[in-house]
Amino acid sequence: MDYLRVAGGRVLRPDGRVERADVAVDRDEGTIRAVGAPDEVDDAVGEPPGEALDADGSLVIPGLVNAHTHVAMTLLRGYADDKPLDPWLREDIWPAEAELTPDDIEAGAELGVLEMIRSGTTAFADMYFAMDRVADVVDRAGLRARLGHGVVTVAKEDADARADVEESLAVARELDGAADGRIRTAFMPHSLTTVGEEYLREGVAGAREAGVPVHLHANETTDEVDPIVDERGERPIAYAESLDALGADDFFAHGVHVDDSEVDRLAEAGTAVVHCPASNMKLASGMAPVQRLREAGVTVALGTDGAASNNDLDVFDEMRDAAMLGKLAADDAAAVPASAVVEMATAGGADALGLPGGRIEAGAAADLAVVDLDAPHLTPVHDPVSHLAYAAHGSDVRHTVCDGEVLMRDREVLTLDAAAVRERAANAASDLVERVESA
Ligand SMILES: N[C@@H](CCSC[C@H]1O[C@@H](n2cnc3c(=O)[nH]cnc32)[C@H](O)[C@@H]1O)C(=O)O
Ligand SMILES: [Zn+2]
Repeated sequence: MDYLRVAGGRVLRPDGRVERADVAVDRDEGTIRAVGAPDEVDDAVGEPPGEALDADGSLVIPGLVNAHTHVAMTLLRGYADDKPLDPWLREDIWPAEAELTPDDIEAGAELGVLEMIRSGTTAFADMYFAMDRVADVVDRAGLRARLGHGVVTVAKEDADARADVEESLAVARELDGAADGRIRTAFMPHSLTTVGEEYLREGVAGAREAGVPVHLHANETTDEVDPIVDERGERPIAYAESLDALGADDFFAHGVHVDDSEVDRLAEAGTAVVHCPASNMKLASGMAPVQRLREAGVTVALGTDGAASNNDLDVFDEMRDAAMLGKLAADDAAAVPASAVVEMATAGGADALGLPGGRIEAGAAADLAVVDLDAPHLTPVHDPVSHLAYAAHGSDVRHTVCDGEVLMRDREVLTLDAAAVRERAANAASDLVERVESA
């Protein structure tokens, strides 16, 4: 067996305990072979490692999961801020996206993936376009992803709208299982208001036929909920259910304005919610009832959303924001504790996306991050889980491993040329803005 040993650290186990342990990773299988005291791991493996990662003074955690983003939007980071969702999309973001080329999307995806590997994220869900380019980046960079082509049909001719739905289904069929199975796909209509009913019906039926889940933005703002209630006399989650889009493998971004009946419906259906606290605060969309969703038994994951509404892809920030906002929303300092946000960013994310990972235990996918605790802002260590939620940053990650491969070692990303990626993305972004201004 070709094996990698993560040695000398403290390990966050699935039950939330943190224990001094080594981790043996089977690189051929991409799975965790053994977790335990060094001599236990020696006994379990019976041979010396091919490679070791030093985790001394560090915390070994499951690779973080960014369960909702638009990764190539890194090119629009800081391009348009301080506006609510609808005018932000219509006045700034969509006109800029109209000028994006596949090469731009590849450059933006490389930048976003670089940022995610550096901050300990090993899996993400992406809704965008030119997804073959995003898949190529994921393949080269070594992480896992659930990818889908985002469909918008408002203001489109019928033929164009149909073609957009078809494109999303074709992408879902063709890319599923790519990158040695690290890439899975979904049908991704943008939202229940930006895609017309007949296109939603057609697309969801196609998704069921293809056996891929549905991912969309749901109940993000009141501006999005109200027209559905006015026109249909039912709440968005009931509408989604009537479209057959409320399945156990489906996952919805945001879920900010969900009422009690919708929370119950989500829980019964097993549809996961991806909470995006930074985006919800920045666009002033509202406060998701995260405590209530979790109490009802809904799988809750965390997402950064795109870098234009965050403005970074650091899931550590998202954990902190989720805990803070969750307390404010529940008017209860005990709501959404550190352990909850850590679970949401790891196992919750993997479960929502239906991807392996999220747990450090024998047999699980070898997706992990090693967080350096040797820093002033992480001293003293009363409770490492508290630090993950409240004090650590993505830049505290030393090593990142996905599917048994080391993607970053001692803060150096091995699968991408960081300087070249940054330069390419910066150039693509400035050329893009020039095109938008002269369009
Ligand atoms: N095929 C579509 C692309 C949709 S991709 C998904 C879209 O979601 C947009 N987006 C980013 N963040 C958010 C958000 O928070 N809520 C809703 N949409 C968002 C993003 O800018 C992108 O246009 C088209 O041709 O326009
Ligand atoms: Zn989004």
